[in-house]
Amino acid sequence: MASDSDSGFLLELDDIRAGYGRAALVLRGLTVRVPAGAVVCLVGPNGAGKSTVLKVASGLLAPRSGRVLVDGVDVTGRGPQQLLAAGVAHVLQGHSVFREMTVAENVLLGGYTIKDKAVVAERADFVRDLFPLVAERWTSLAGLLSGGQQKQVEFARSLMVRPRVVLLDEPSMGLDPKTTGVVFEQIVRMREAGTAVLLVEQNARRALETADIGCVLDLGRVHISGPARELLADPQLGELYLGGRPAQPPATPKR
Ligand SMILES: Nc1ncnc2c1ncn2[C@@H]1O[C@H](COP(=O)(O)OP(=O)(O)OP(=O)(O)O)[C@@H](O)[C@H]1O
Repeated sequence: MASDSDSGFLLELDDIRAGYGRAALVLRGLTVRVPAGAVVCLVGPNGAGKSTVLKVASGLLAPRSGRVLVDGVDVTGRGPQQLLAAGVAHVLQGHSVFREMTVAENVLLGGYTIKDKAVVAERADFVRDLFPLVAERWTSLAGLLSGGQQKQVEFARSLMVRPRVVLLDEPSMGLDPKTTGVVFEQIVRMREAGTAVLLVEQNARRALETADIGCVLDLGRVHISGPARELLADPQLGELYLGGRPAQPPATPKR
């Protein structure tokens, strides 16, 4: 694996065109860049292609054209296992814990490719430190945990392979506002532990409050990107995507 690329970006999706089968393209020349150790958030309307971006980044969907780079290494066309080995972990939308297994068994599954037992034990200690809830409920059946707690188990499992970047697809889906707050705190902890995050969220305002960089997707491209705080402060963006109010009445269209 090469060290950080000259561009300074850990993950780069460059001019990606991608879609499903014979249907029209979903991504039409999309470029997203994730710096090492940063949280980048994708927001945009339903069906804009946010989840599709994550599928391309983790190798679940091969792009028709464009390039995927990890640490400056071209990994375009590689599958999910190879992308995981390159340092890209994907936490899918919805809940993916095995309910009949314990928290420990669920988390340790994330390290099943690691042969060295000492490394597995060291990684398990690391994720238990990072997510105290996971340590507290280590021997509980995962199915007994709440939705937000199960999300933390999924985060912990994804970190077992020490990924460079974690792709999070709608981590707050189905969670109440308080639990959503806890999940976002855990995302901040992941960043503090040195893991970059590419985040897709319906809860755009909350996500931008956590992220370093925001990207607004529209019509299969990044429409606007920049420091998340600036996007949050943009009244037009607030009205369009963040459920806010315009700073001034909308202009009357010219005839
Ligand atoms: N497996 C699939 N097969 C065919 N079409 C798909 C598939 N997955 C997604 N699509 C289509 O691709 C488009 C983009 O979907 P995607 O899930 O990436 O959007 P999104 O921005 O994440 O939407 P949402 O916010 O509703 O989750 C949609 O028109 C969707 O119907």
